[in-house]
Amino acid sequence: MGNGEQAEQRVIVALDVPDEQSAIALIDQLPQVSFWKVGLELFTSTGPKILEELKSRQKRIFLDLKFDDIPNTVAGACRSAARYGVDLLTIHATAGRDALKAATEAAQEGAAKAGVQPPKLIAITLLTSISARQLAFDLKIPLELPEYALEMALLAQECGLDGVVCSPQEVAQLRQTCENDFLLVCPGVRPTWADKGDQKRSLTPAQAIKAGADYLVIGRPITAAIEPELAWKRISEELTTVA
Ligand SMILES: O=c1ccn([C@@H]2O[C@H](COP(=O)(O)O)[C@@H](O)[C@H]2O)c(=O)[nH]1
Repeated sequence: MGNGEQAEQRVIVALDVPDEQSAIALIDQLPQVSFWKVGLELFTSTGPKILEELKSRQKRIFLDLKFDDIPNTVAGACRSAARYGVDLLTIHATAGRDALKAATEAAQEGAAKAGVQPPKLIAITLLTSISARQLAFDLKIPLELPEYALEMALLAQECGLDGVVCSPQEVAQLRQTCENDFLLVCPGVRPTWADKGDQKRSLTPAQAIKAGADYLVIGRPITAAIEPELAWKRISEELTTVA
């Protein structure tokens, strides 16, 4: 995974829609998209059925359920999720060292038991919707935001995870510090023509790739566009300038 791929294969489109019918309509409307993210909204609505739909179309899957619980519980969740044969799976780094280690082992066990490839387990460093001000004043974290994101990434690396989810604004620093094969997956990506919405720490697709992201996660700029195919095409064209 990562840098060897063509630029547009490094875009994961977030399928944040309320039901299976809307999801399938988007998947069929965007046949060029090879990697889809199923998150809390859609998975809570459809359960694993949507994963089967994506697999039947030979799509890669990022199952973004952002587990955050005690070690025994996240391990159980990762063991179960790994059986679906998804490509990427998320846990919050804030679950802590014991939970991250337990999750890593459990994901391997679940996949082995089901006879599928284990998912790459990646940790959320700090949600891209959180600003430096919110980190300090609401979450009461006494570190500068880039330092906090780096500490979370290093914790994930020490615990044997495959990578992290980070904002494009921190990806260059993480790329320099983390191992070369440590995956850096960036949501919060916004072309200049798209609304930022609730994303606080964004860069454009080209800037994020140049800064060292392996994958970009892009949802609403494509899925909520009046013409999703055109939005996808504009992003793909932007990325050919940096590939
Ligand atoms: O820190 C994070 C972690 C995950 N996400 C998810 O990525 C997409 C982004 O969607 P947009 O519509 O492009 O904002 C969404 O599914 C989030 O749950 C994130 O944004 N930030």
